[in-house]
Amino acid sequence: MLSQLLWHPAVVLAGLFVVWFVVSLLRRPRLPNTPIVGSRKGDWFPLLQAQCRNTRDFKTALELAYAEARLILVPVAGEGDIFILPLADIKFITDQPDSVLGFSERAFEIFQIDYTFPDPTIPRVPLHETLFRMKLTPQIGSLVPDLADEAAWAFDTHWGSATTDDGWHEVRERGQPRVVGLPFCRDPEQVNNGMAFAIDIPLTSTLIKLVWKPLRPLLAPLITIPNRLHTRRFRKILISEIDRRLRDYDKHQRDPEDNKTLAEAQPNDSCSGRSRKPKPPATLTFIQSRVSDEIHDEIVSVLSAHGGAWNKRALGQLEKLDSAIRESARLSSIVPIGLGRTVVARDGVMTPSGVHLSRGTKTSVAAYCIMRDETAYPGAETFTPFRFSDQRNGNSTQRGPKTDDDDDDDDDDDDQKKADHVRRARMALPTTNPDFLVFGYGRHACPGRFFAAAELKLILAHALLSYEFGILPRKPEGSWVGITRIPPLQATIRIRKRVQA
Ligand code: HEM
Repeated sequence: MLSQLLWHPAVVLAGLFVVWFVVSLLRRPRLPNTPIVGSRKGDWFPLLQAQCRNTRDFKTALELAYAEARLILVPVAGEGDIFILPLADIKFITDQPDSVLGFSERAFEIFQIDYTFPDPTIPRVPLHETLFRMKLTPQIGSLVPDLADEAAWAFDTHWGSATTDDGWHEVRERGQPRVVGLPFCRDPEQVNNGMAFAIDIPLTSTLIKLVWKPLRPLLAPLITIPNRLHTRRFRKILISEIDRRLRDYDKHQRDPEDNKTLAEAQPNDSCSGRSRKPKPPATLTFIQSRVSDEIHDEIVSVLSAHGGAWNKRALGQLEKLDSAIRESARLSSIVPIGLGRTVVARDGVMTPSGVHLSRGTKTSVAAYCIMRDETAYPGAETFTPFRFSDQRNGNSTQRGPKTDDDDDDDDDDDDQKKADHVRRARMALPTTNPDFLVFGYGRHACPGRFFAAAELKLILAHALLSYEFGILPRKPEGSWVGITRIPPLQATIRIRKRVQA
């Protein structure tokens, strides 16, 4: 009788629940005694109630955390207990080795990679990171003509009749993955599958994080059905091309004189490790409210100085465009917290303010607030497109102004030149610093940022050269969902074909 009762499904489930509860309590990082954003005096369950409040209004939670200027706990549904470190501790975070503050451990948690990636072993081996750093970035120069070509094609295709007649048109921004080279990058099925997978990851990882942990292994495979479908379809199209290239490559190995075969087997794209048709992540928000003749004139003058064709040097000279994109990213970055890490050191780690964080603790910084701090960015809430180009050229009273030392001594001239060079580089779009966290900072700063910067400039240069943008009465607002800022996806922009002077 007793054994029958013990094996009753309800008793077994209850037993499993107790075991899970005890194990998770034991495994949960011990929380240091820090203030909790969102908890109120008299709360019965401070962490839980704070979690509900912070999830409903994460922007306010983050602002409160930042204002404290010290280590503070911000519990959020789905994300757990996040410790926000103050701006002053950024160097401490980036100085820690991966064996103390783990980058990939946190990335796996944020994107639930074990479930959302059909093959999680791929992101576990950090090959892609080396590939972007060592292969992609040094080749940006040779990719520029193809990227420019692809940007033009993408606009002509997706903005349809706006590219042929002279009237005003309402269009939606679009981003299209261009990763596999021609003709695949223009295959609508390939493009749709690639885009769908990029959306699957944040969407399904958010859903999975809302599922009670012990049930995840059961429910995640159902939630991620779209991920697997899109990858399978993408892979099917790609495999045939890879097979063909491998065959051609083998043929060339057997007959090294046959250079034509090699060129065909190794076109300039990512299948060959030489990316050709990459993703143009369109972000056109700033030009819809600020159609800038100044940027247009800069583009025209730089392009004509380079004989009408884009190259890496020409892109480097688009200082105003570069500045406007950097400023737009500063204000509109979709990731409000940055430098996400997990404490992985067995004995935990001691923060500069003397708080001990035990193994498993999640840390971040309030990137949204840092990039809106008046100390670094006077008039921080206002979109100031030439904020960074003015600083580059010493026309600004902001941080990093040009020195007025006009000494004509040779050494001083050299020093001045070096200082000028450093100051200019510090203001360029892909440059990271503790005040500009769009691409992260330190050893894990985004290795794709130089490529992304070149691509964005080519896209926007083409857009501004080819179209006029109607001014909207006000900037379309995005929204906050938990810790993510969602851009105004349904917003449209008014465009008309530019009449060439
Ligand atoms: C506007 C576009 C992009 C933005 C805003 C962006 C932003 C970021 C951020 C914030 C991080 C984390 C850095 C940290 O925590 O310190 C990151 C990491 C990373 N990004 Fe990007 N990224 C962009 C484009 C790209 C592109 C085009 C690629 C590849 C071609 C890429 C590849 C990576 C990789 C591999 C990492 C992980 C680096 C590591 O493991 O150390 N990103 N990115």
